[in-house]
Amino acid sequence: MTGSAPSPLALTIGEPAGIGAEVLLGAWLAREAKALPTFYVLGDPALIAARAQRLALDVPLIEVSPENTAAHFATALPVVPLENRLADTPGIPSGANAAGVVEAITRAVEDTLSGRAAAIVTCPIAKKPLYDAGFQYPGHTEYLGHLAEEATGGPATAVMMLAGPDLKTVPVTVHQALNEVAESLTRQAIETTGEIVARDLIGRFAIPSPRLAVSGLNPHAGEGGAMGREDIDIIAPAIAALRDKGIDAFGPLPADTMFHAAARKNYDAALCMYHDQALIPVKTLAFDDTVNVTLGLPFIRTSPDHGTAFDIAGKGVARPDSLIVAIELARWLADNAEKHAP
Ligand SMILES: NC(=O)c1ccc[n+]([C@@H]2O[C@H](COP(=O)([O-])OP(=O)(O)OC[C@H]3O[C@@H](n4cnc5c(N)ncnc54)[C@H](O)[C@@H]3O)[C@@H](O)[C@H]2O)c1
Ligand SMILES: N[C@H](C(=O)O)[C@H](O)COP(=O)(O)O
Repeated sequence: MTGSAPSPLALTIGEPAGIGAEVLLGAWLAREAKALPTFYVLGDPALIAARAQRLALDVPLIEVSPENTAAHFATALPVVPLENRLADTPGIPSGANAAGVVEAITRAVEDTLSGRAAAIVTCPIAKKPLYDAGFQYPGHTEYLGHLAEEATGGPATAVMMLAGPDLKTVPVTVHQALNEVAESLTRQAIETTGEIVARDLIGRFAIPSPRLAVSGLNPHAGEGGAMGREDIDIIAPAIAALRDKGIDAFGPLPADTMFHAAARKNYDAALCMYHDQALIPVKTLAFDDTVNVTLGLPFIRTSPDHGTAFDIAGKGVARPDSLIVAIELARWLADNAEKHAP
């Protein structure tokens, strides 16, 4: 890509009944003020136009292919139309939109792997309407892992990281019911996740010697085994194995005290044992500035940290901030990857 304009970012429309379309419109409107990199949206132009009209936003749209995005980005929101149509029904999700929602993600991956896009930024999806329509992956993260495996023919472990200005957290078990977490937590899963996080913090985030704080599972990291043995039997051996591989991992730490300001200075990322243990601290500290980044894949994907926000969809109050930070981070990661490409 040296000497030519960088490929644009591919943004997906997400759940049509959520706030995806309006945060996309908000991000495009902020393009000059924030000096945002060029992007296009994989979506239904009719849905985006309808949402703009509903919110009285003056946003011209232009249908493009990824290759001619840059020529239009300054004057119109570039949209690459999907084959499947999407309805504008704020707050009312429907499985009828599932094909288009999934098509956008699949095509963003194709565009990125072929070099037409530099990275993927996804708007939030609601998982239940997709499940109802037969989608078999818990969320983007797992589906992106599947697409990576299809594309490369090899195994891919997609790892979720929530990255905020002062805290990065990673859940080892992800979209899993709490009553299944302890049983599914394995030493191997912690080790593999830790290795991917360490590798990508070095390779993608330019942190040369990452420090990983590893949480316990139980109250007070098990209180010496009195409040559960997973901390001793599973997590501690995984940390020892990571350290044997030269990774600066430490713990298991009691999860209730590892996120305060002074504690956060001791590590670059926190490896947590389940979804809410990882996501509550980072979303609480910086809901508007945190980004969901997928590690471990042969392409870059970011996403805002918020969800579909059905309660405010179509009301014009959704903040585009997290999407804007996700766009900025995707560009930074893509530029970094290019700089360090062999
Ligand atoms: N990346 C993703 O695809 C993603 C991420 C998180 C949640 N989700 C999905 O979103 C759905 C709803 O999840 P939820 O209710 O737990 O979380 P949510 O983030 O959608 O909403 C939580 C609260 O924050 C508010 N909020 C969210 N984004 C906002 C914004 N940009 N500006 C202003 N206020 C905002 C909402 O109005 C709501 O009160 C679920 O189906 C969940 O699976 C998807
Ligand atoms: N667990 C994520 C969160 O709450 O922010 C969210 O479900 C998105 O996950 P995917 O990126 O895998 O869809």
